[in-house]
Parts: sequence; C-alpha cells; structure tokens
Amino acid sequence: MPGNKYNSRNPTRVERLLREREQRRSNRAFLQHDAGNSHGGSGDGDDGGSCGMERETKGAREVNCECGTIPNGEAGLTAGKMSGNGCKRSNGKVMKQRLLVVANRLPVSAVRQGEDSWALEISAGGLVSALLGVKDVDAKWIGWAGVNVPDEVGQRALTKALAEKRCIPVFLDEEIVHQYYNGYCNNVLWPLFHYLGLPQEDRLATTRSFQSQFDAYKRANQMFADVVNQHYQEGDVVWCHDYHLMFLPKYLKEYNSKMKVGWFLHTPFPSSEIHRTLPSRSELLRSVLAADLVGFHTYDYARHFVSACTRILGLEGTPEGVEDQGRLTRVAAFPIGIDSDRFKRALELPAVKEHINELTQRFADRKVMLGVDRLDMIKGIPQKILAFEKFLEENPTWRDKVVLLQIAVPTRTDVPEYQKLTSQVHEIVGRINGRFGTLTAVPIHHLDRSLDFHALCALYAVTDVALVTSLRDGMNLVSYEFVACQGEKKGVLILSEFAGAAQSLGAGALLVNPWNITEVAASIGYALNMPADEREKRHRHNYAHVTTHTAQDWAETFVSELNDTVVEAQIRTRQVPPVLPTQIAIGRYLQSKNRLLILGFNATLTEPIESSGVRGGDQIKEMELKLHPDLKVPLTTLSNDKQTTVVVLSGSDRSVLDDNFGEYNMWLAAENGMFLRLTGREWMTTMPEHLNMDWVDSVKHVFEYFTERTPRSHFEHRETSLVWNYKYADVEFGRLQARDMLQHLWTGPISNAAVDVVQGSRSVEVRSVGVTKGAAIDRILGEIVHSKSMVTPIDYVLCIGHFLGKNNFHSQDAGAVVQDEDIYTFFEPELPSEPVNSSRLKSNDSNKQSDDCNKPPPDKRLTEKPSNSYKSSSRTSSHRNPRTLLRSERRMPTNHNTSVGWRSPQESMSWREGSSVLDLKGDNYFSCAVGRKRSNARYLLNSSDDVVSFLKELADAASQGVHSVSNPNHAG
Ligand SMILES: O=P(O)(O)OC[C@H]1O[C@H](O[C@H]2O[C@H](CO)[C@@H](O)[C@H](O)[C@H]2O)[C@H](O)[C@@H](O)[C@@H]1O
Ligand SMILES: O=c1ccn([C@@H]2O[C@H](COP(=O)(O)OP(=O)(O)O)[C@@H](O)[C@H]2O)c(=O)[nH]1
Repeated sequence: MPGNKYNSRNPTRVERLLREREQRRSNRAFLQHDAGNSHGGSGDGDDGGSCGMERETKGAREVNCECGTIPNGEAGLTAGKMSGNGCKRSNGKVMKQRLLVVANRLPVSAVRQGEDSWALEISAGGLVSALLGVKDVDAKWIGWAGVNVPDEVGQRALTKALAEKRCIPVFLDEEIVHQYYNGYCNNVLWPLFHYLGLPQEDRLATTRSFQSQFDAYKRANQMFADVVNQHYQEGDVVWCHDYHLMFLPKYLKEYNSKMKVGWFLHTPFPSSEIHRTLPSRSELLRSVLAADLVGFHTYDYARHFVSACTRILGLEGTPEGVEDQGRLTRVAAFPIGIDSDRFKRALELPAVKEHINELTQRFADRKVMLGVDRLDMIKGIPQKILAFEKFLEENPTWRDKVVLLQIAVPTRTDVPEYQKLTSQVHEIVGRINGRFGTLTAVPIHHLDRSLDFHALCALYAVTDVALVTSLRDGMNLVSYEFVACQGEKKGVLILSEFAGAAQSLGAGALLVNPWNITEVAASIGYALNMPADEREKRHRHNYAHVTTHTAQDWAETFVSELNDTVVEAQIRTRQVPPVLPTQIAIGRYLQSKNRLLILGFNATLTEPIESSGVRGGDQIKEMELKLHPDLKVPLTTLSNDKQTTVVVLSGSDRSVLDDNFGEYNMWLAAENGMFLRLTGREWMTTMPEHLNMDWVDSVKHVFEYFTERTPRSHFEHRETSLVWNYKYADVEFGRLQARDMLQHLWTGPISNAAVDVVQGSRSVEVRSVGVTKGAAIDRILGEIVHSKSMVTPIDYVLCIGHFLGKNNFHSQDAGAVVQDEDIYTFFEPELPSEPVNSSRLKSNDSNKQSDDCNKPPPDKRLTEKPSNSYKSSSRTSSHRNPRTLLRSERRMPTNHNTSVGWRSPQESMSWREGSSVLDLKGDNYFSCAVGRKRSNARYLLNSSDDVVSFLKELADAASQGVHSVSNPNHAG
C-alpha cells in the first residue's frame, strides 16, 4: 500500500543543491590548483590562443581564434565536475557526460567556396557569444548553418567540416527557412515575445499565412529532433535553446521519455496577456512543458511563463514550476553571463592596443558614446538617436565635443519589417548629421555592419558612455561586454530598464525608459558630466557582477540543475502509484463471485474538460455534471450483473445522481455518502448522529460575499456542505480570494465549529466533521450488506475515484481527520489489526491461492507488505482507520429531509459484528485514483477517458463471461 510517502524525509532540493555546489567549488579549486601545478601556471584558460588569423583546413577555414574559435577536438569536464552526476556505462567506467546544445543557429555560419569546400565564419549574436564562453564542457552543437545546401555532395562536405568544430548541421531548405525562420520565428514569435504584438500591417495576409508558418515551424522542429535522436547517447543532456525550438522538448520526449531535456529562452517571455493572443498559445506551452527544466534570464520571465501555463492551460503553478497531474516541469531563472576573461585578455593583445590608440587619437577632442546592436526594432535604435538629437539640441556646447558611434549589425534582412527599420534609421541619422554636422565632423557615425572581435573590444575600451536603449531585450550582452572592457576607463552605462541586464547591472548603470526621450537625453547629459568617483563606484559594482557571473557558470548551473531535476523526478515517479493493471483487474473480476464496484462521479465518470482554467471555458455546460455518454452501456451491463454491486459515491447532491443514474440498477451515495439509495427505492440518510449544521448560515454569508467579489466564481449549497468554486475565475485572483476567505473563516464563522475544510485545486468546501466519503463507506457497506442479506463474502472490490485529501491549507493536521481519500485504505486487508477485522472473513487455508495464476500480480504494490508501508508512513500515529473511528458513531435520522429512511444502529453494526463480509487478500482489491498522482490508492488512471476505456473493457469481458487474456497476471 502506498501509505503516506510524501512525508518521508528526503533531503530537500536546496539542501542537495547546496551540497553539490560546495562540491563543485572544491572540485574547481582543486582543478585550478592542479592545473597551476601541472602546467606551471602558463595557461590562463584561453582555449583560442591569440592567432588572430584564419587558416585553411581541409576545405573549411578555421575561424579567427580570439573571435571565438570553436576549438577542434575534445574539451570536457567529467560529468562529476560539471554536474555532480557521473554517467556509468556498462563496463563500470565513469564517462564524461555529453551535452548536446541544440539551437537554431550553429555558432558558425557556412559560406560555400566550391562544390565540396566550405568556409566557416563565426555567427554574431548574444546566444553564440554566451555559449562560446562556455568552456570545458564535452559539448556538441546541433543547428542550422545559415545556408541552403540542396545537394548531397555539399551536405557531406559541410557535415565533415562542421564535425571538426564539434558541430552537427540540420539542413533546412529555402522554403522551410522562409516559413519557419523568417515567418513564424521572426515575424510572429519574436515581435510577440518583445511586446510588439502580432503583425499589425497586412493583418489579413498574416492571418492567412499563419497556419502554414506554424506547420513549417513544427516541421522544422521535427527535423531538429531527428538529428538529435540520431546523435543521442544514453545519459546525454540535451539543452534546447530559444523560441525557435519550442516544440523540440515535446518531440524529443516522445522519442525517448528518459532523455534529459532542458529548454532555455533567450528572449523575454511576455505577460500571459500578450501570450494569450497567439493562436497556437496552448500547443507551444504544452510542448515546452515536456522539458524537465525550463530556464529564463530573469525571474519576471519565469513568472510570466508559469502564469501563462496557469491561466491558459489551467495547470498548477508552484514555486518550483508547473505541475500537470503530478508531473513537475521545473521553471527557474538562470541569468546568462559572458566570458569576461576573454575580453580582458583581448585588451592585452598588441593588435587591440594599436586599435585603441588609433581610436583615442581619432576622437581625442570628443567624448565617445557607443551603441552596438543588431539592427532590430527591439533595440530601440531610432529612440536612441532621437534622444541623442534632443541632447544636442538642448546642449549646444556639447555639439562638437561628443560623438555617437552606432554599430548596427544587419540581421534578418529577408524580413520586410527589418528592411523598413534600416531605411527609417538611415533617414533619422541623415537628418541629424545634416542638422548638427560640419564640413569636417558629424555627430553620429553609423555603421551598417558588424565588427570583428578585436575591433569591438577596442571600441568598448575607448567608450565614455555606452547607450543601450532596447525596448525589450532578453538580457543584452553588449552591456556586459562594455563593462568587462572598461577596467581602466570606468565609463558610464546607460541601460534600458526593459533589458534583462537591468536586473543585474541596474545598481551601477543609469536606468532609463527608452520611450521617454527627454529622460534619456537628460541621462546622456548626466553621464557625460559624471564625476570620476561616482563613475568609479558605479563601474566597480557592475564589473564585480560581470566577472563573477560568467557564461560558464550559467551553463554549469543550468546543466547541474537539469541533472538534479531529473533525479528529483525519478524520486517522485517512484512515489507515484503505478497505472491500474487493467487486465489483471478484469481477470480477478471474472474469477470472483461477489464484487463491489465503488465509483466516484465528478472527474471519474464525467467527460474530461478540455479547457479547464481558460477563462473562455464553457462554464454553463461544464457546471452541469453529465455522465460520459460512452459509459451508458458498460454501466448497464455491470449494474445488471447479479454478482456485482455498483455504488456511485459522490459529493453531488441527490438530484444530480438521480438525473444521471436513476435508470441503472445501482446504489447511489450522494453528498459524500451522507445519503444513500438503491435506485428504485427511497433515499435514506447515513449521517452521523448530532451532525451540527449551525455553522451553515455564517459560512454561507462569507461565501456569498466572496462570490460577489470574484467574477465567475459560484457556490453550491448542499445539505451537508457548502462549496465555493472558482474554476472559471481568474486563477490567480481566485487563489488570493480563497486564501483570504479561509482566513476569514478560520478566525470567524468556523473558529469553534466542528467542520472540516476541503481545499480543492479551485474550490473551498466546508463540511461538518464526519461528512467524508472515507467515513461514510463503513455505513454504506453496512447498509448494502444488510439490504442484500449477503451470504457470500465480497471477494472483489474496485474503488475508482477522484477523491480528495483534506485541506492543504492546514496540512499539519491532515492526518488526524478522516478524508475522502481514506476510502482507498478502508479496504486494505492488512491495516494494523483492529477488532473490526473480526468482521472480515478470515481467509482459511482452502481459500489461499493455490496456483500461480492466483498469485498477486508481478507488481511491486501487490507484493510489498501493505502493513509495513502503512507503518512507515508519518501518519501512523495520528491516522485513524475509518472503521475504527466509526465504531463509536451511530446513524440517526436527521431533520434535513423527512422522507429519508434510516436503520437502527444495532442493525447497521451487524455487518461487522461476527459476519464475514470481506474476503480481500490483497490481490482482489483495486483502489485507483483518477487524475491525481499523490494518493493513497494502489493505482491510478490519468483521466476519466481512461476510466471509460477500462469500464468498457470490463463490461465486455463480464458480458462474455470470459477473459480474453489468458494470464491475468499480465499487466494491462
Ligand atoms: O540568429 P539571429 O536570428 O540573427 O539572431 C541573433 C540572436 O538574437 C537573440 O539573442 C538573444 O540572446 C541573447 C543571449 O541570451 C540575449 O542577451 C539577447 O537579449 C537576446 O535577444 C536570439 O534570441 C538568438 O536566438 C539569436 O541567435
Ligand atoms: O559587430 C558585432 C556586434 C555585436 N556582436 C555581438 O553580438 C552580441 C549581441 O548580443 P546581445 O545579447 O546584446 O543581443 P542580441 O543580438 O543577441 O539580441 C554580443 O555578444 C556582441 O559582441 C558581434 O559579434 N559583432
């Protein structure tokens, strides 16, 4: 029996991470010490050296080393160093853990030189820069080389050339690049994630092409997945990058659910209100959630993502991440960094020093302001230039004393929006230079091109004020690089508050709202006039951050947490009950003579709700609970079987059960078992004596108050409980309201009342103490046994339902009170012995299973000793066996409904006293939770759809009287 596994004391994640972090640190210290000793301290860790030249190699040119050569050959830490996770192969050797980095773009772009010869050039952009900074990892890159290679000869040659750089190409043809990259990625997702919304112009055309672009996006993701799958080896970590590859986690997990998959977004993740506008919003979120770990640059982006999953998918957002039926996708912030040493080293190179000298002389009489951006609308280049114009306008004395150097790297030049931006920027620059320029000098030097690494470092070094005015930016590495190169000059960084970097460099930078041209212009003035001591103080702050939060740390942390997350998930999975072995359950059913089926209703026999949590869900339809239409036939078959007793046990009131099940031959237990009826007969009450309902009016008052103030929430007034439901309300608001409501209730109306609070994921229910399915089952069973005058013991029990535990809110006492969930353990044959066991039919030897066929199925749960696991649970001391609890209770008629019948306590007790009612030896009892992974049930089924399939099969087998599977021990 599962018992209460979740309370067992495993080290917490933070404890484990702290321990591993410490371990990693001491490993690193040891390695540095070791490296210092063995190499005589010669290496500064510079993998690229300082060749500064391009070399021809076998049809492919090697890229400039200091510009970020991807070094040939292996460079790797063992998994132990990298992540605390060794990967043992079958021969017992600990192998390096390999990292497969999958990004749209490889760190190199290929340029064709001949039929089978290629030149490789480093790709520009933040992602590439960051991952180039990650050293000492046994990594392979998988991605697009930025070029269409239609012929096999070319593909073979390029694959070979890239292999030397540890790169593996994904070949995308022109059409797919057009639809997937230019279309869906850069014209839809990119602007949306940067708050520019879906394309506004030519809206109809975009809407029309949206579906084909989305299809191409999925196709392209599948192509990436295929390449990963070809190269994947057991134990590898697969790290998917960016918005281009949101379907990749799903495709990879479909191929191999054991693959360790992480996904990291380099752009912002927008507010869920923005993401909601995307037609494919849900599919994208679900696909990303297939990953084990999802990372973002900042906590805000992570929060937005979790919120989108909660609001759009209706999933549970927790501080850890997003939970879907017990499966957790961890979501966390991992701010990227740069390889700051690489920049510092570059400044020492003679070529760079020379460059610095040239620039210093060239701009000797002016302060240098610098902007380095891809020519992208998110970078706020027009806003930056306009602010500079305003500054010049308002500060005539500065006109010949300052120059703005703007490097605008062409990007995504096939996308019309980007082409328009280029013209717009040229127009503004021309106008300002015309306005403030002289015959010999212009205020803005605008370059539509990229610079090589050395030129860039030199520029960063001579700059007085760097100007980053992104309207939105995932992180913005330019700001980091500038800081890293300012060791001497200690210039000022003006930084947009909408760049992720504002969260890490905000203390030292001058933060601005780039939309506020006046503010940016004023900041320029402030920066240019800033006294040296303030500049120094600000710089010191940022420099410390940039040099300690490196790209390597970023990657190590991510991979290490990914490994941890997978371990945690494994622990979690071990605690999750296995899926109901349907074939065994059917086989045992057929072998038994007197069966009892206890079925929940809501979320068990109802149709699954597709869009739970989305505010657009069809509340009116969903609020009226309806039996799944496919269950009509199986329920008829099962309930008409003379050897089978069917009980539907639900929280719903009597009329709901009457409407849905009135026509079947079964027992209905309404209001959590407080009312009972065999169809065709009158309702009777099974309520405990002295059920105190005095609290109802005051709780109702509170429920009404909150219902009025929480749009689309509602409450149900049942006879023995009140339920407030906020499933259709804004989830986050609903939760806040629920918390507030509980506080009101605990301190007021229910502070002294004998009530239980059952908190569902979107509901709060207040019930009188004792109104639980777990408590009622004893009385229900008594009534059934009595009514049927049962002589044959019940030798098969199947109990399926979405039965809840008690209120999470006051979880500390969760074990002390009988819960709905206790119904599962009620039938456990080996609970700690109680007098009540005497009511059971004691199995005698002749009843013992004699052949293998009757042995418990080869499933851990059936073979483990239930009583042991029960004892090991933390609830042992406080948990009361429902049967014991109810011994002291007597059933009474109530005033609630005079038409209900009742049986005397003496009669009701008789089923237990001396009679042999239950003959359950562990292999003929099947308890099954539906849609809940944390449960005391022995098994689970994922949804009511699974329940439907199973009951159909069961009914088919029952009506044929034979079981198609010859060996019932074979799990379904
Ligand atoms: O490959 P392109 O389409 O030309 O674009 C270049 C890259 O741009 C984006 O970079 C982002 O990543 C940076 C590092 O994390 C971050 O600092 C920056 O704010 C982001 O914009 C894009 O996300 C990459 O995929 C592109 O390769
Ligand atoms: O001429 C250039 C200009 C910029 N970069 C690099 O491009 C990256 C830009 O990254 P950022 O995060 O600032 O923005 P992104 O372009 O990724 O959106 C930085 O590493 C720059 O060093 C470059 O390689 N050559």
